[in-house]
Amino acid sequence: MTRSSRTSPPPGTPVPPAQLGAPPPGSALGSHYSRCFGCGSDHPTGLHLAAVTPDSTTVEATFTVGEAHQGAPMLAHGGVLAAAMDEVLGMSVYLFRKPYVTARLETDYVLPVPVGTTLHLRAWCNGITGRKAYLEAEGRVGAPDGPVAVRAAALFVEVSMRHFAEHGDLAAITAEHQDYEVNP
Ligand SMILES: CCCCCCCC(=O)SCCNC(=O)CCNC(=O)[C@H](O)C(C)(C)COP(=O)(O)OP(=O)(O)OC[C@H]1O[C@@H](n2cnc3c(N)ncnc32)[C@H](O)[C@@H]1OP(=O)(O)O
Repeated sequence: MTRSSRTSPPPGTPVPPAQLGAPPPGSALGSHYSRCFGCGSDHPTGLHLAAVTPDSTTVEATFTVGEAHQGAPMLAHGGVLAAAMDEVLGMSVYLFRKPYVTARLETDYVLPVPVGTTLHLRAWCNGITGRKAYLEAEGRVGAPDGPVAVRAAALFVEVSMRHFAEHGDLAAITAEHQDYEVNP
């Protein structure tokens, strides 16, 4: 992965262990918001990503590229692929039991991805320091050990739930998340 310094953890940044309260190994991960474009089951044209965590710190998901995801004829749109990567990255940092938002997302497009391809996505954390989480993801064609089509590196920044209250619709999120307090 060609990563910039902004998505590379400073030397010595620790990789956090599984957190108390994280889903146990092998768990399916639910959607964080039912109308999320990436994972929401109620989003009419979303990606509907369903993920599992094999070890409470990383995330695996599959995404089958459909006709709605085209950029060039019968080829996946790069922005849609970036959205899929953003989603699994977000799911993986969410395992650390704090609210984070994407601050920077870098993507390498390695192979063209035809409509009908199933990408096997995997995301993991390379380190957390202060509010900054350094994450990486890859999407492989057809199988977990298939050729890499997409790679991503990201910086996520921890926010308080007030971020969502001030800028979005907090009530819609808290209706689905009794596990976060707005004013902890
Ligand atoms: C429970 C519900 C979960 C819902 C999950 C939903 C997730 C999403 O939808 S993400 C959507 C897309 N992302 C966004 O909308 C984020 C928009 N950006 C922002 O709100 C702000 O810029 C935000 C929060 C990232 C950072 O702002 P702020 O809190 O003021 O922190 P700020 O001091 O600027 O930055 C914190 C640190 O991150 C660094 N940083 C911030 N942005 C970047 C960036 N783009 N590149 C590199 N470094 C950055 C800063 O340099 C700073 O580093 P240091 O602490 O070493 O000085």
